[in-house]
Amino acid sequence: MPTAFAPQPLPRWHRAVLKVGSSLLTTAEGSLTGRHAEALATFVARSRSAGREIVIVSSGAVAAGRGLATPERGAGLTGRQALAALGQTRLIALWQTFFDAPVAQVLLTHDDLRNRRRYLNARTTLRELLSLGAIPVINENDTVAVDELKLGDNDNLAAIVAALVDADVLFIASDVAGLYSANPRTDPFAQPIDDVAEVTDAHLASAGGAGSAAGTGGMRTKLEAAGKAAAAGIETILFDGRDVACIEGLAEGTLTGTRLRAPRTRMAARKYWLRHAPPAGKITVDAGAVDALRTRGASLLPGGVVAAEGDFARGDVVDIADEKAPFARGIAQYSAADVRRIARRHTRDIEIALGYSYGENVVHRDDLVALTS
Ligand SMILES: Nc1ncnc2c1ncn2[C@@H]1O[C@H](COP(=O)(O)OP(=O)(O)O)[C@@H](O)[C@H]1O
Ligand SMILES: N[C@@H](CCC(=O)OP(=O)(O)O)C(=O)O
Repeated sequence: MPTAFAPQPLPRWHRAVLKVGSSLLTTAEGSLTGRHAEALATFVARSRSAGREIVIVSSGAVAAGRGLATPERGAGLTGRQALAALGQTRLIALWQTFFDAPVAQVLLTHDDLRNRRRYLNARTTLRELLSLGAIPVINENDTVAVDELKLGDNDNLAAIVAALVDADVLFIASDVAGLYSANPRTDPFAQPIDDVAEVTDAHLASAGGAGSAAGTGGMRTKLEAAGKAAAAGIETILFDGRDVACIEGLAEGTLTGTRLRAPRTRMAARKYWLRHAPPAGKITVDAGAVDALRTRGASLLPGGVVAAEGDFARGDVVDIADEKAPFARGIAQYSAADVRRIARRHTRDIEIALGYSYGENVVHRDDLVALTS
């Protein structure tokens, strides 16, 4: 039997993504179970009571669907897509039983995350759901995703979502205590690895496939996910979602599992990226907006915009300038043409001016970096 993980302090966090694997939501017979979800939901509820925000990425739709269909159904891709549609409602209903707060279903495909407009829309909606106090429960939209477009495993989906919502940490709950030097199911000498400074090829080589019929990617996809999260400055925590004491420890700030660090902090990764992204245009703002952005860390609202130069699209990186020079850089929520139409207007007039609205911010403060101190 491999040796155990040593408890260590959990890094501080405010916003997290919690990925709950198929292995935890599926019985040995392959149907949906809430057996392990309850303790995880308690962790979510306790974290929320402490003022934190959590987005859940939950697998289990196909298994839930399997429990509803006859055994011979569900073979092949089309079968699995139908099972996912059948099971997804059960999955969401299961999560809702644990929470007083409303659960919001969000289904994403690879296309939604590759297409910048849809990526931004998903981000805006998730931010809105969090500010409404809802608990988003995300899954891949298996019903429409065909094989070549599938993310496939929810570990990678969770890492993309963590970057999308600007999480501080990605929690991956699975049926294993953490990362071992080899697959602990097959290697009795596998050693626990508590702390990983950076995911390397050697780690990837030691990671095996799924541990159960329900699981999809095994440890390999969890390490891939940790690498993606790290590139965005987000740490990943691997822990055993069946171990109630371990989950209670997390709520109290102690980790018994694996911490995979990010070489840069989230803000540093973001700032680095923004500072080095070529700007597609320039938004000039008035003195009030300069003050709000520089000293109060506020978002840029249309009222403070004087002019927009260039032909940037929604989602492009733009310079933000006072009357003399650029002093910040950020991601535009509106295209150049739209910014020109809403410049100097009150936030509530955006929809009147454009006929639609992507929210009150021209540039959200999370998407802003100062160019001078
Ligand atoms: N080096 C390793 N360390 C830990 N677990 C590993 C390793 N290599 C393979 N695994 C397997 O990965 C499994 C977890 O992945 P998976 O079955 O896909 O679960 P999930 O559905 O939670 O994503 C474990 O049960 C374990 O058997
Ligand atoms: N989207 C699929 C789950 C994909 C999957 O199995 O992921 P994983 O939890 O990584 O094993 C479902 O809901 O059944």
